Amino acid sequence: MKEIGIKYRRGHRLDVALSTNMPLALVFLPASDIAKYVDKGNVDIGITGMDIVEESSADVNILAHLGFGKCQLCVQAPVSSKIKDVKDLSGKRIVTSFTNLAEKYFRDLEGGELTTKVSHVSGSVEAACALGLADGIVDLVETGETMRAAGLEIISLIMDTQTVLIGNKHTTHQDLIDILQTRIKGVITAGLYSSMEYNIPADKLAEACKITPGMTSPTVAHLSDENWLAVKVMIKKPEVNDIMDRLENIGATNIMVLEIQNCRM
Ligand SMILES: Nc1ncnc2c1ncn2[C@@H]1O[C@H](COP(=O)(O)OP(=O)(O)OP(=O)(O)O)[C@@H](O)[C@H]1O
Ligand SMILES: O=P(O)(O)OC[C@H]1O[C@H](OP(=O)(O)OP(=O)(O)O)[C@H](O)[C@@H]1O
Ligand SMILES: [Mg+2]
Repeated sequence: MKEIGIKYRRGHRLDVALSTNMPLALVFLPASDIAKYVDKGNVDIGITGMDIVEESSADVNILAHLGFGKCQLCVQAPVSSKIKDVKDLSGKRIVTSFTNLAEKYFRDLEGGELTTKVSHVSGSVEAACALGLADGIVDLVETGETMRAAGLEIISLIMDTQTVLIGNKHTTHQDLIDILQTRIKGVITAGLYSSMEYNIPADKLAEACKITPGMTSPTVAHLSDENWLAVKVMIKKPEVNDIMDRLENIGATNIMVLEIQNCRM
């Protein structure tokens, strides 16, 4: 909210906060209800997991994939059960917070008729097998730490998910949604890239541009020493060190990497 320039004041124990600088109100809802509100309620735009959009069958526009909250919805079973094939769980007891997705998955697996007993718990799903409530579970896996700690393993993948920006299909505030969508995308993109500047001998420019082609094309400026040029480009953050090594190897100097706070591409 801060990065996209929305200021707001949230009163103690209030879930609705009025923005002090834009014509909007922020609503803080439980993660699992957000998609439903954006679909059916008077909420124009929301941030939630794609898993929740699918679980609640929300009919919303997916405005952007935000690149965080990445995890996988998986069928899991106790390592000790020796279950290796998801078909071995068919007809058995599954516990999950994602009953709709789990039922759909097992119904498809069973060719249309659901014999697997899917029941709901709202959290700490991994405890269900050890406590005798389930033969397998359907839950999210990110690092796998929770799963391993509970003595479980992945039997099959239901879906990859990440945080998405969603929009109400019948909004009467499309102009404002467009502004917010553009601002959010700008901040997300800025987080994926760094700005890089370096000096390069003029005869090495072509080689350097192959290493750092930039988004459109590199900005090249002259130094007062005519044998040297200065280059400025955007590069993907995970590639920063590799690119610095390669540039240094061809003779680049004064290589500097700067954070980008915000951008519009
Ligand atoms: N370990 C994780 N890694 C990445 N994303 C996750 C992880 N756990 C949950 N998410 C994402 O966040 C969403 C909300 O998770 P969850 O319902 O557990 O919310 P919560 O805010 O932790 O609520 P609660 O306090 O009730 O557990 C999930 O549907 C999923 O999209
Ligand atoms: O693979 P990991 O990195 O261990 O993350 C996965 C865990 O994170 C989520 O739980 P959360 O912490 O939200 O607890 P809850 O489900 O009980 O709310 C999810 O339900 C898994 O239990
Ligand atoms: Mg949780």
